[in-house]
Amino acid sequence: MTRIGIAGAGAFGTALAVTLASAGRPVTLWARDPVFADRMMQSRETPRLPGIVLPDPVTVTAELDPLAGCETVLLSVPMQALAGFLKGAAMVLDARALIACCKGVDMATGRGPSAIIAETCPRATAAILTGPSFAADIARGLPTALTLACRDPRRGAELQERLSTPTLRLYRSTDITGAELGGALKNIMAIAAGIVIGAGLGDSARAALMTRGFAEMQRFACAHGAEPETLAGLSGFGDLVLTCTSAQSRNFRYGAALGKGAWFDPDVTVEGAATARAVAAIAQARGIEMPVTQSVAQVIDGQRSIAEAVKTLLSRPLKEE
Ligand SMILES: NC(=O)C1=CN([C@@H]2O[C@H](COP(=O)(O)OP(=O)(O)OC[C@H]3O[C@@H](n4cnc5c(N)ncnc54)[C@H](O)[C@@H]3O)[C@@H](O)[C@H]2O)C=CC1
Ligand SMILES: O=C(CO)COP(=O)(O)O
Repeated sequence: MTRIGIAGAGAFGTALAVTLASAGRPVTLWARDPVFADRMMQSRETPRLPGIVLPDPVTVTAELDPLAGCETVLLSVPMQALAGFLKGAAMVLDARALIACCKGVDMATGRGPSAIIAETCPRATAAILTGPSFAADIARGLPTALTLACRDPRRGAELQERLSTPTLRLYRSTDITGAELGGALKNIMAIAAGIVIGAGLGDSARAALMTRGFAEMQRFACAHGAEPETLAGLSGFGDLVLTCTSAQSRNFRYGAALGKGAWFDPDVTVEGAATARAVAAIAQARGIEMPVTQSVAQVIDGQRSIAEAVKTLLSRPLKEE
């Protein structure tokens, strides 16, 4: 059985390791901190996923070399760390199938994961695994369906086969741009939905925001060459619904804290914050209308209060839907 590599032993990388190993695939899970990796290897546990036990086929290591023995490597480091990680690991990872599981847009370059893979590991096959999937659910063996996007349909079909498990049902797509932008943009909308709920604006306002946010996601993604059908699928609409409606989402919880004026732990991974800034800048430069994204970026950066942002959104010129 081909060994699968996973780079990034946070909540999601570990959850994927658990589900793949439970389905009988041997997994090498790379963590950047040797002490953490050693402790996880011995204890078979991680504080990121309380109550979950690592199955035997998972090997945890802080050495990059073992990943060279894996033809397929899932990348589950946070988006803003992806370029730096791949630059350092390119010698080991180039020419492999690299499947990005991170959701976002790189602030420094405005690029998504597939462009970063292409730049740092030019001989690799880039793919995206994305869709509605909380790490805790995946690790507990609860079922979900995800999108596996790869430009090469033959390689995509191979990866779909290799990474599907009895509880993870993967649908294939060749629209890598649509898949990665759906996952990136829905996090911005989840922050906005959290703000709406945290500020006490109500469920009707959240539904309206999700709908207009989805229109915004489609506008941005299609301007970048995505297919509208991809945005309407698991990687876009599916994940938008999940993260805008569940307090399991860190993006939603962060937004809710902003809405309430409450403190939020800065060590928690909230991908939508950096992505809102990156997307707002691109949208402005390219003249793409993104009022929700602009408002989220301004609220996060303290340039606008929530009351002002809501007033601005509601006082935009009346138009057709
Ligand atoms: N947690 C979830 O439910 C899901 C997460 N994702 C995505 O997976 C990605 C990772 O998220 P999580 O695992 O949840 O985050 P996490 O915060 O639980 O873990 C992030 C991991 O990356 C490591 N890391 C941080 N900076 C690094 C660097 N510079 N180099 C190497 N490793 C570094 C950390 O040590 C940590 O182990 C994010 O893009 C997220 O959107 C996708 C689907 C579900
Ligand atoms: O992307 C996710 C679920 O599909 C996880 O969302 P959060 O990063 O907001 O927790």
